[in-house]
Amino acid sequence: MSNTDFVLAIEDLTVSFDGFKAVDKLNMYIDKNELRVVIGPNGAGKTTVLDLICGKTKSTAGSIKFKNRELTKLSEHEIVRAGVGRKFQTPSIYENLTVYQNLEVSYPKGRGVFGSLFFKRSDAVVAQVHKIAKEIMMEDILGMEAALLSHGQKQWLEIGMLLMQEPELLMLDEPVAGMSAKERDQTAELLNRICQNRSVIVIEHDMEFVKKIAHKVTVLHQGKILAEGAMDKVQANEKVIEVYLGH
Ligand SMILES: Nc1ncnc2c1ncn2[C@@H]1O[C@H](COP(=O)(O)OP(=O)(O)OP(=O)(O)O)[C@@H](O)[C@H]1O
Repeated sequence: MSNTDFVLAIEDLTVSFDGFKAVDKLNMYIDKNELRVVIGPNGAGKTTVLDLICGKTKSTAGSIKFKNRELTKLSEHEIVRAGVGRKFQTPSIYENLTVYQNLEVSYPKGRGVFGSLFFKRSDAVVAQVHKIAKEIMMEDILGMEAALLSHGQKQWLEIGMLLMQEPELLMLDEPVAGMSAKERDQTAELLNRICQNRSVIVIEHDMEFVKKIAHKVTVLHQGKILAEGAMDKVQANEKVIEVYLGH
């Protein structure tokens, strides 16, 4: 398989903050429809890798190819338009809008909150809202104000808002932080569903959750890959136990 067959091919990626290499000559390859989980101790560089992919942080050296297109030269907006979605830890939903409206304003052709509330709803938008609402288990509460949702539902709504743009790569930073056990299980099912037609990268510390979702796990340590592969192999790796799992 050549590198051009991967959805995402990261090669020799390095970022240096005042001489400190937070990410150091990283190579990582993500397949189509793969759900990859990135784990590792605090400060390992996990969030920085996602920041580099989505263009929030600019690399010092190396390459990030998404469907063979170099991302390191693109702006954050261009990267979103290329098909890369990123969810941060704190949800950025519109609390005073309904679930429906939150999804509707996220439709790519919408023109921001105020413009989109008044635009003529095309059938395509309505269909897309219902399709995504079903996917995020919110079809029955489309009329509910987002402020009234549970913490877990707010996280799912934000995932739904990203799905409205049909990204081919979706990146999530600790999606189950603060969720109940039931919400964690439902989120695992949700992620297993959504990676059926896109690639997903998740940063996560909850190993029970990682086991339920990961196709492959990448362990980062000091900006480099310490281990990579199936969860059971990674869990049994002595170096991984020493720097991360044993703590
Ligand atoms: N913009 C920045 N300027 C300077 N240093 C930074 C910057 N961003 C990240 N770092 C440093 O890079 C290192 C990696 O941070 P990062 O947030 O990527 O780690 P992480 O693996 O996501 O950790 P955590 O699990 O705690 O979220 C840390 O030492 C951090 O202080």
